[in-house]
Amino acid sequence: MGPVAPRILRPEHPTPRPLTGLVEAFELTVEADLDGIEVTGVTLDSSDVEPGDLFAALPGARRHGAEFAAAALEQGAVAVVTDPAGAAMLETGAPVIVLDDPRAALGEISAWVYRTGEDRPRLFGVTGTNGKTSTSFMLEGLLADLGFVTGLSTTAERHVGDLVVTSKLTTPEASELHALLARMREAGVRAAVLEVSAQAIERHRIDGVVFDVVAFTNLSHDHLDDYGSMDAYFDVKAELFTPDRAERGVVCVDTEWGRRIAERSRIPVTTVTSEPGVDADWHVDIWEETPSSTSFTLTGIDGGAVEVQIPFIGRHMAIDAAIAILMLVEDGFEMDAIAEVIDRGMRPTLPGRIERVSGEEGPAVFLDYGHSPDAFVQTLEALRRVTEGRLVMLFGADGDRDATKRADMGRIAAELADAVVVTDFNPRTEDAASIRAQVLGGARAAAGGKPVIESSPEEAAIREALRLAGPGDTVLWAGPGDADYRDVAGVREPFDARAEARRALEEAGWPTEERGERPARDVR
Ligand SMILES: CC(=O)N[C@H]1[C@@H](OP(=O)(O)OP(=O)(O)OC[C@H]2O[C@@H](n3ccc(=O)[nH]c3=O)[C@H](O)[C@@H]2O)O[C@H](CO)[C@@H](O)[C@@H]1O[C@H](C)C(=O)N[C@@H](C)C(=O)N[C@H](CCC(=O)O)C(=O)O
Ligand SMILES: Nc1ncnc2c1ncn2[C@@H]1O[C@H](COP(=O)(O)OP(=O)(O)OP(=O)(O)O)[C@@H](O)[C@H]1O
Repeated sequence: MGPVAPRILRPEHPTPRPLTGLVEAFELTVEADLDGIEVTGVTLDSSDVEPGDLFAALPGARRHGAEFAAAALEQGAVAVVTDPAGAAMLETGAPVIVLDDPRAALGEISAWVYRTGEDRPRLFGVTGTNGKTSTSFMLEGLLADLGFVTGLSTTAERHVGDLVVTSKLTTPEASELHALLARMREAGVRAAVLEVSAQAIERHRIDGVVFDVVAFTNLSHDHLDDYGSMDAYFDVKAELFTPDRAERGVVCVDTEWGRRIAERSRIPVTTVTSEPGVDADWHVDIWEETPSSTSFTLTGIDGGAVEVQIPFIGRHMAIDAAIAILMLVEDGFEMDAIAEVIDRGMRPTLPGRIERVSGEEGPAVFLDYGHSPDAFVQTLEALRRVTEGRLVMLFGADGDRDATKRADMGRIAAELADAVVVTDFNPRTEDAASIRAQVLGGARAAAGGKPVIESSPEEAAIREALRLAGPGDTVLWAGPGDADYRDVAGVREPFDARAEARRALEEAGWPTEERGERPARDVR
């Protein structure tokens, strides 16, 4: 099997634009003859160059993109945009546009090249530490049920109508985002939902886009390696709620962070909560939780109400669904029209988020993408409420990512589950055993007499977890979700945790639940 390579979607029939037009539009100075040069695309990655591209040679943490400019030109790039340091590294006869901060201009330039300011789909953006993918999939599902050809950009997948590809980053780089929007326009997409990470806001990935409606799910401990403090992390997220970024917003005020977003927002926002004592425009009241669904009423202060059943477990999933519904309301949809499609049954695909892989007999086994302390709390509490027997938690902490959350993840697992198996999860360039030791430290300190077992690799760990579980028990494997790879020593190798869990279940003599393929979609 070869390496795992996510695909980048671009327009299939781009309209060439003269480079002179770009230079005029942005009042740039270029010392080269630009006559006859036409641009059809933009990329910042030399492995993604197509003939006619403008290659953005950007400074990075590891390399300078200018190191790859010669290769990009050889593959057909027609010009380079870079910073002064990059320009000093270049020896080329091709036109070079020099900007002090080319990353900050990339969104606008890409929007110009791909003409994404014109005739674009309705745009919905979802931010927050957890729940972005879940909310985005549920919103896309509702939009499709309302009759729209939809687009989606998440950590898991990008969709253009029926075409589905896997993603590399949660939010694509600006050049890729505008190419995706142009592809959506070609495909007749009328509404698109995009996950917006903090890194995307800060690193100019969503520049050149103004969302019709944005939403904030929550903020909890994650990414402190990038931001240093929760306040700094919050400040980046809050920027999405400004007129340059969006028209209107929906904010979940279950947490203090949400209340602060609502207060600080410079665009009109509507608020929603699942906490009974909290003031908000909309309330979520859960009235039934089963091993396969959650039912709730969403009630507005003006008296409007809708009853909703989602095919997912947990209060967190109910809040994600409520946010998706309210994003439609904020965009002007009538609640009656939304209620009608909800009544027909919400059946969004949601890969790897609290996804059951086991059958009716034997232990229930769920795969979940959660990889932060709050995600663990939400998922374990939800599963506890629908589990008669014991709850076994299998997980690892990812390498080259916020190490300060590892012991906490161990502690939460030991406190909320009955048995814990600590394994590996994308160690990347770190030593896997030392990551496990940090997680085990937190788990063992909180475990009391509960079993805490170390098991590596993941293939052995899921079998270990199943040995601890029987009928009536639940095994939660948190971390990999729907990912089709694992990153070991900086190399992505194919790994499908859902398939591995099914194999382990079958070996143990238990039936599994195959999710139906999605025949209507072109999955690549
Ligand atoms: C911190 C960060 O976001 N880094 C991203 C950034 O890296 P960088 O700017 O430091 O780039 P670099 O590797 O030094 O290379 C410099 C330049 O040379 C180019 N290059 C490099 C090699 C080559 O062969 N050819 C080439 O053209 C690169 O495209 C880049 O423009 O640009 C790269 C190219 O797009 C990204 O792959 C890389 O994401 C890294 C892998 C990453 O893991 N980012 C994470 C932190 C991230 O963004 N996560 C959020 C989601 C978080 C969440 O909510 O969970 C996301 O939106 O995905
Ligand atoms: N509203 C929520 N509050 C807290 N945790 C949640 C919420 N929704 C989902 N989660 C948990 O977070 C995990 C990740 O969910 P999801 O993929 O939807 O979030 P995300 O924000 O897209 O994550 P990432 O940024 O890492 O892609 C879920 O598997 C679940 O464990």
